[in-house]
Amino acid sequence: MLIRRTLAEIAPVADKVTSYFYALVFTGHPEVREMFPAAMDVQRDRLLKALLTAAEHIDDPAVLTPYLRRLGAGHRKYGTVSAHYPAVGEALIGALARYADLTWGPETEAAWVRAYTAISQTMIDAAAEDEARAPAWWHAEVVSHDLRTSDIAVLTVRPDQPYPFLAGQYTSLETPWWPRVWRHYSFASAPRADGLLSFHVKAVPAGWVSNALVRHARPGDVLRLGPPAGSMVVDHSTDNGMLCLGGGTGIAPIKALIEDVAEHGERRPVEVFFGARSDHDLYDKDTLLGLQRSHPWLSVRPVIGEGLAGQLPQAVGENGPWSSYDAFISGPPAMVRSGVDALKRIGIPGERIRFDALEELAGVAG
Ligand SMILES: NC(=O)C1=CN([C@@H]2O[C@H](COP(=O)(O)OP(=O)(O)OC[C@H]3O[C@@H](n4cnc5c(N)ncnc54)[C@H](O)[C@@H]3O)[C@@H](O)[C@H]2O)C=CC1
Repeated sequence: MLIRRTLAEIAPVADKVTSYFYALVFTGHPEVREMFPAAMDVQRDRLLKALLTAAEHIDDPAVLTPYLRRLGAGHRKYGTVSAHYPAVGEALIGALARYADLTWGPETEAAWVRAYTAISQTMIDAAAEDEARAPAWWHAEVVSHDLRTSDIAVLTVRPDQPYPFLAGQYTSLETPWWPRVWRHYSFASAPRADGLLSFHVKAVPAGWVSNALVRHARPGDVLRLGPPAGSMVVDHSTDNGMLCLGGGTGIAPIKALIEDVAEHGERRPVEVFFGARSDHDLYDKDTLLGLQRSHPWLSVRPVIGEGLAGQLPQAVGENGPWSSYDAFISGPPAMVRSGVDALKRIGIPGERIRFDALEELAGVAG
């Protein structure tokens, strides 16, 4: 209750709270500054946002604990150690005390100290457990770079040690050109016998990491990868049909899901809708149509135009019925949001629709 009151009070001045929070962290502990990227644009919102998200769910351990455990393990790649947590806690309390002056008092402060102690302990414990079974990060050498359109590249990398993951998951990735700037990319293939990993990357305006990967990366360059994350994976305990929507490079994890089903020798129907703004953007159409030729249970339908989700009720409605299907959706965040609504409207229950929890991505792996 006290926590919620503080959160409501600071919401309108979140920007100021964020600036002050980082100022406190960096002036109190200058050595921590070098763990953050030189330019703080995206990162700027992440740490505080993740903490506030966690505080908001402090009474809901079923949601909070898995979130914090992923957050704690995901922080190992930044070089975070348990000694850093008190510094962040002091800055959090300092920033809240300054900007939540209406609700702040000894009781509110005590509630925040309790919440932060619980949050940080869960993260520290998860990081320690993760340390026993996985490296903090993997180095991965680029082994091929295939420019499919003027702005989309397919990159294949070789990790320096085995990288276990599930088809449909994503990783966080750092390039040598933007140190400490991490971005998420889905694996474009199911795990392979040769251990190689591939990603589909589109150079978007102001997308520093994506531009570097498309325009500068060459075989021999070495990237860093964080741990795998994401729950958009195939449930092999059922043989439900799968309805998959992939928008733009969001088709990458869908391709991984198809390979996963094929490798399991399953004969469940897999129906893929591949959305793109124009024919030119259907950069992976040939691969998908090739898969369709080899697998009678697979059907791939390109949907061209603005608003894949807008056209879906019609495109999907002409086929179906879908009530016995599991759905998978991946692509631009706005497409995922409207796609989920469209899928619910055609009768697929929310619990059978899988997608990456976009709001949480900022905190999951950084
Ligand atoms: N696991 C995931 O969810 C993954 C997500 N992505 C994301 O996918 C995006 C791909 O970008 P691009 O290839 O440039 O896609 P894009 O902007 O070319 O759009 C792809 C498709 O989504 C539709 N679309 C776009 N905005 C929409 C909206 N507001 N409402 C409904 N439909 C919409 C387009 O009509 C098109 O069919 C990136 O944001 C990337 O981060 C990429 C890989 C995996």
